[in-house]
Amino acid sequence: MTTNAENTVFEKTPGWLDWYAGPSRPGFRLPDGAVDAHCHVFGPGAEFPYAPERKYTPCDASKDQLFALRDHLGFARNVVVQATCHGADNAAMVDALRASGGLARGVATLRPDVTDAEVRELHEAGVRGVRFNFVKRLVDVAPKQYLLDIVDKIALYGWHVVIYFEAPDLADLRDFFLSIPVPLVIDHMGRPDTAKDPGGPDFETFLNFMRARPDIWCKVTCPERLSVSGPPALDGEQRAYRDVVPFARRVVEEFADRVLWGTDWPHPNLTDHMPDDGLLVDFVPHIAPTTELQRKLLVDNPRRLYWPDAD
Ligand SMILES: O=C(O)c1cc(C(=O)O)oc(=O)c1
Repeated sequence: MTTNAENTVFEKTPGWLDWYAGPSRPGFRLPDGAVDAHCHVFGPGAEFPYAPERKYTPCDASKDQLFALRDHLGFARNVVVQATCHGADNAAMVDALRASGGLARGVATLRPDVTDAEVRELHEAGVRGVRFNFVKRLVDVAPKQYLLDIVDKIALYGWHVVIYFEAPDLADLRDFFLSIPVPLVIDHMGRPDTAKDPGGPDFETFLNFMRARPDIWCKVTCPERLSVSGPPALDGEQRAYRDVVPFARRVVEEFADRVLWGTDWPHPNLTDHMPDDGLLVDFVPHIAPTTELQRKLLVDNPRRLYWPDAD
């Protein structure tokens, strides 16, 4: 439980799983300059209250705790994605970017009435993308024109749109996505049903979407969400989430220059188990088996998208 200055009390959603304290040190040594390209901060609620319209109330997960995890796992940088529990109030995410000394970039949630001055301020803080969410348990999905009006506000800044959707919704959303005139970044591999065949028609629909434009990127993240048969990344398990591997490998091998990886710490809304983030890092070489693929996934690609001017 946590309170802020107005004495608002935040009580976690019943059954909430807190992030894993004391993660192991990965056996896989991340390449120099590796980027955790999908992670979040939650609050702390007493300083950055959770949004009234949120669908869940998390445990706190502060920027300092995120940076400590970055250093422990061996990442150099972070991309902090606005979590839905903060709605369109980007203050906690921006505070993390500003405190990072240039080592974090961000993805914001915006409303169409955002002003140019506000977008410019976010850009200066390190925001490089806006997130559109189509997962109904997380948000009330916004109308398409509402989203296109946001694109008009950000296009000038060279930002991309991060899209979070579930596989069964892709058929309906595909044309809309392809009408968005800026690069697209897909969250969590478009959430395939990993009980199905990775060579079957459903995943082929996803791969065809990736093939439709050369500026569609994919985060091959969240095996802990996508896995049906595990085993979980706990207790030293080195072969975690085996059922997800063939899906992610197909994406990494075909689209080596436009895949990204991140921890998804602090892992909102998991209900089965909370993974050991050190063991999650050990998952990476299973989906990117060569040093070249690992360098692209963890260093070159996120650098090109988020730090194009860095040396
Ligand atoms: O699947 C989820 O529950 C989830 C939620 C959020 C968020 O609430 O922002 O972000 C994610 O990347 C994943």
